[in-house]
Amino acid sequence: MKYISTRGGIAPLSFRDAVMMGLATDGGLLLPESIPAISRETLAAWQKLSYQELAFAIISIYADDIPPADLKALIDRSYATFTHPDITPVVAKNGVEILELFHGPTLAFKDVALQLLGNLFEYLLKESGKKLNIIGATSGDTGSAAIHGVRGKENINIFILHPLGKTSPIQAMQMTTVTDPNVHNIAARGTFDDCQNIVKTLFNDLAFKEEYSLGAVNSINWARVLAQVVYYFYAWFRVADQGKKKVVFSVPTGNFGDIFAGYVAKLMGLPIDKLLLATNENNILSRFINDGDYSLGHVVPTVSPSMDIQLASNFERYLYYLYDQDPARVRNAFAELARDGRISFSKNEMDRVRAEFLSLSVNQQETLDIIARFHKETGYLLDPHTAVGVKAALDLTGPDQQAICLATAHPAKFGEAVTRATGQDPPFPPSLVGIDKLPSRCETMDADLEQIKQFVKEKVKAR
Ligand SMILES: Cc1ncc(COP(=O)(O)O)c(C=O)c1O
Ligand SMILES: N[C@@H](CCOP(=O)(O)O)C(=O)O
Repeated sequence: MKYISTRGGIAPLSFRDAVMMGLATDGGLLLPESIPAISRETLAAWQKLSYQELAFAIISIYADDIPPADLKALIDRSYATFTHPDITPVVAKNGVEILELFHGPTLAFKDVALQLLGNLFEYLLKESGKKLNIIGATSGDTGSAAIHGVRGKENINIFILHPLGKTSPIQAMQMTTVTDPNVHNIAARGTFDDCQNIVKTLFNDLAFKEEYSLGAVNSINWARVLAQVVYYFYAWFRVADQGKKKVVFSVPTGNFGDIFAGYVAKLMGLPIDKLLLATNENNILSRFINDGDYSLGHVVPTVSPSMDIQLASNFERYLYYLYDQDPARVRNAFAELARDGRISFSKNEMDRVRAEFLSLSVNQQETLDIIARFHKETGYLLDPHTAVGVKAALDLTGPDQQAICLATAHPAKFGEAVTRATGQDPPFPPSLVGIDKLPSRCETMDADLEQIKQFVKEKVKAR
């Protein structure tokens, strides 16, 4: 399998090189040259596999330059840290199926990919003898999952930028209480988009990227998306044969990474009827799907802070397919966005979008109401991000469809919102008990490219 860029400016790469490159050197995002279609027979054979076996079956198609025994060992090690034997179990509540993605070390769906990516980086670096300096941006969950994926690993430093005061208190503590010498947290005075923009600018500074061996843990890294494709298959197998209904997935969306993984599963032939894209009030993607309006606005803080994102980086990957895999059209679209603050779409393009996606923007009161209603009716606690997806599923799913809602975080990460909605504090999983008593380390800075670059240089030189 070879990897190409959405912007068409690089020679095809192996999986290993794609993982290490992160953001493509032409500023685009990496994608496999082709997405293989899975036959009905293979799908039937995959139905009985354990999570780890299924992960191996899917990932080995795309990571064909990693020896199978090594890949299998990496997968087994990565999911041994999960507290549920099914890794991503599915539970039925109130007519929807909840795909619980929060049984990893930091209680969010990011662990599914970042436990694997941390181990993959370590494996590739051991072989090459090189060092890696990871730079990532987080609105709260990627940061802690990435830090927990690489803490204490040889030959890796990690620098994570989060927007100061804009994550939940638990999310911030999950990052800043990891004080291993290779971990560096930066709280930037700004928004998540400012942080993501700084990270992308550093990656696009090719001299700096080369000299400091930068690595990516955000979903700009193809390995992140790939690992997330697995749970769409896994959940579909658990739900699809229960009845004759068509399966839809409802996905709370910020950076478009998780739902893009669902789109890849659909391209591979998994019978997904529709992908429901659920946003909070930061709704550029809902406006796009419902009104064809992809225009930049301003980020507003919400009770689902991990989705307080304006510019979804993985949207570029989807555009590549919408534009029939023509990199020139992707380049034109981003030139239009930079010039006019919007991308315009034809009626034909919007018809194609709506054949795959439905969307709903869910406001904060609606989010809290769904948490309260679910708790009252079933005793089950939703985190506010999951609640956004559940609301979309309840409103958009037809009688001939079965919704699977991605539960992207544990409610304890967002205790304040859950308590506001239900009047009860969510129970604390063991990994969070006493976290507020731990020593912490974090550097506060302006969201200033040069200041952050200088900080990275100093810390790398000091190790
Ligand atoms: C808890 C949670 N839910 C949903 C999302 C949205 O996922 P994505 O950015 O892949 O669209 C995020 C972060 O991005 C998150 O942390
Ligand atoms: N919500 C995310 C934002 C970064 O998204 P990523 O999937 O590109 O890493 C977070 O929790 O940081």
